[in-house]
Amino acid sequence: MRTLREIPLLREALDEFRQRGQRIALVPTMGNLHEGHLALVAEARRRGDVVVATIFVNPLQFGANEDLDAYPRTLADDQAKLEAAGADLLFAPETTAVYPRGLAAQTRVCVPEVSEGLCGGDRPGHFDGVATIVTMLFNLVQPDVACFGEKDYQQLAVIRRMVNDLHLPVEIVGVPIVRAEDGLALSSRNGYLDAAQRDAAPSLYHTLCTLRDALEAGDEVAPALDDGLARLREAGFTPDYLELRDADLGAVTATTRDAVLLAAARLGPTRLIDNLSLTLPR
Ligand SMILES: Nc1ncnc2c1ncn2[C@@H]1O[C@H](COP(=O)(O)OP(=O)(O)OP(=O)(O)O)[C@@H](O)[C@H]1O
Ligand SMILES: CC(C)(CO)[C@@H](O)C(=O)[O-]
Ligand code: BAL
Repeated sequence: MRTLREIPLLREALDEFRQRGQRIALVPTMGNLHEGHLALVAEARRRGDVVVATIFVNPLQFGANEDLDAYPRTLADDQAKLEAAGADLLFAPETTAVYPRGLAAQTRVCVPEVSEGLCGGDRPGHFDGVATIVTMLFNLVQPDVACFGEKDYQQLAVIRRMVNDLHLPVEIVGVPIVRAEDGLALSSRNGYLDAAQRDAAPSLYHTLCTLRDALEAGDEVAPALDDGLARLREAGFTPDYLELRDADLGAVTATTRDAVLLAAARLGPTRLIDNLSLTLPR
């Protein structure tokens, strides 16, 4: 696996793949790779002839008080994991290569409605930053297919809408959430948790499971969500949101069947997200 840090070198390498008629599958990440990322690489290998992974901690999607500086940067470990997982090329640019004019001057892509509320409510501008860098990566790599995790459910919805609205010629594939044995969704930010917080963290998933069972059994939504929030607080979380939406992130109505529970909650300074799909009864 080759690692490239410069855009011209990336373009050259991609030209070679294209001249050979190879189907390119893209896996965008921020690095500090775990089994969740490697599931994306495995799916990309099934979908394409060559897998291009990217590692870039994108400053445009971080708020002023967020963890941009603290975000774990583990390039050597990540390279070894990607190599073992069968990625063909890693693009890991410097910030100045991606944003040569700085962030203030950067053209932005914004995806209204689907970016609002949930994580977009707690992290203003976050999904503009995501949509912008993902558009840029699509333009640089011109992949046939790109894989994203369902853990970042709203992000996946934003990217699907953007691709649809802008007629971008890339197939978007969602990959199911990979969890630790105790149910905690794998996430780079889990590394911020101390031992006691790590013990408490699976309660986020278990709360979603309890709620899903209650809602699928026909419980009323508002009291069930209140109960879920109370469970999260009991487990030591400070919830940012706990919501039931339809599968496209619209409001749930009397006719909604395919729905999703989404939560973001903090354990100390660490913000965890998770979601669980369910079928509402008739
Ligand atoms: N547990 C997981 N299962 C499946 N996909 C995942 C999982 N964790 C992350 N991903 C996906 O990997 C891609 C890169 O995500 P990212 O590098 O931000 O990792 P992360 O572990 O989610 O980090 P963070 O803690 O910053 O949210 C995204 O498409 C994301 O949805
Ligand atoms: C898609 C992404 C790589 C864009 O920076 C990031 O938001 C992530 O890791 O999910
Ligand atoms: N995993 C989504 C990237 C972010 O939290 O900034």
